[in-house]
Amino acid sequence: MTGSYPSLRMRRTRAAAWSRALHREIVLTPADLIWPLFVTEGSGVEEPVASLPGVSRWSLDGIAARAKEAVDLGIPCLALFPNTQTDRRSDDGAEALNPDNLMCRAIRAIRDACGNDIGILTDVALDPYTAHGQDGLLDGDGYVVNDDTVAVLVDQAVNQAQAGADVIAPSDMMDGRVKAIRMALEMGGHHNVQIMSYAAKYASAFYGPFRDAVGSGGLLKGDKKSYQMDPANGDEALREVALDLAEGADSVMVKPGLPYLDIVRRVKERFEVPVFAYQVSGEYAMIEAATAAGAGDRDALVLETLTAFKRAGCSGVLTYHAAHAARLLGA
Ligand SMILES: NCc1[nH]cc(CCC(=O)O)c1CC(=O)O
Ligand SMILES: [Mg+2]
Repeated sequence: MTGSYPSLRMRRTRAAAWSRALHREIVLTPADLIWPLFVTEGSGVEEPVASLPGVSRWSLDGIAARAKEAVDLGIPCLALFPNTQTDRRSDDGAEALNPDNLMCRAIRAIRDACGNDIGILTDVALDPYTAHGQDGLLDGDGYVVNDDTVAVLVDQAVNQAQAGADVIAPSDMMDGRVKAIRMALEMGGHHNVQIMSYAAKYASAFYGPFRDAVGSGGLLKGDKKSYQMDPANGDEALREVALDLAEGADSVMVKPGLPYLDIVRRVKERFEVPVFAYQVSGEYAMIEAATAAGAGDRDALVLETLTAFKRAGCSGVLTYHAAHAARLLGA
């Protein structure tokens, strides 16, 4: 009679809180979180992002304060995104290579405030610096060219590493950029600077609020479908991941998050490498909108979604709810 009702009752182990705790398969902790932060010029500046209620752009002093907060909360890593002033944007995104650009100054401000107590992940792509809002260089037809863009991304990555970045995260989806960046980092002596590649990044409708936050939304014409992946494709994600690993990625990312947990799981099972996911701006906004509409409970939605990422196979999650979640978990 073992193995079937009534000798086996699945509800038995769920009946008491102590038993649920004992049988829990995975446990979410603040160490599973990466906190994306938006940086802006000035001092003492906090600019709320309208489409991301609860998220602000911070000037360097605010960024340093957020970094200290993250250390206190047990969050191991920050991801930085600059809102580059319009007059510093250009068609070639040259500001990305400026050793004193907003990103590099933010890296140094965090290092001054926190030493090596926190990891600093920096996004590599040209969209926060281009006047057209695309992630790379355009040819005469408006096509984002691959190899010339990679050459610039390499210099951008080295610029970030020289400023003190710990993890280079190329989010551009150009072919071959991981290998080129890895080689340049080695040549520059940055042997321990990691690469977390946005390996399977989809052309998603969930990025809208992010583009507002970095100021590229209003500039962007057209879409990013000639380099970001078609949401219909899963096998292709595995090929992208295989290439980035072969090129030297230390870890890979799937983006967006919740609608793509099947990809996370397939990547984890196939490659057995550290996999991260980005719960992107539109996903954050959905949780906030549901909360505001009385259609859901923020705290429960945050913890359930983050737990689902970990269950799917993620080593960690980039989420705008990181500080809030860490507070809930620490309580
Ligand atoms: N290369 C830019 C980049 N890096 C991270 C995101 C999206 C993050 C989010 O929506 O939270 C984007 C937007 C895009 O590709 O248009
Ligand atoms: Mg690729």
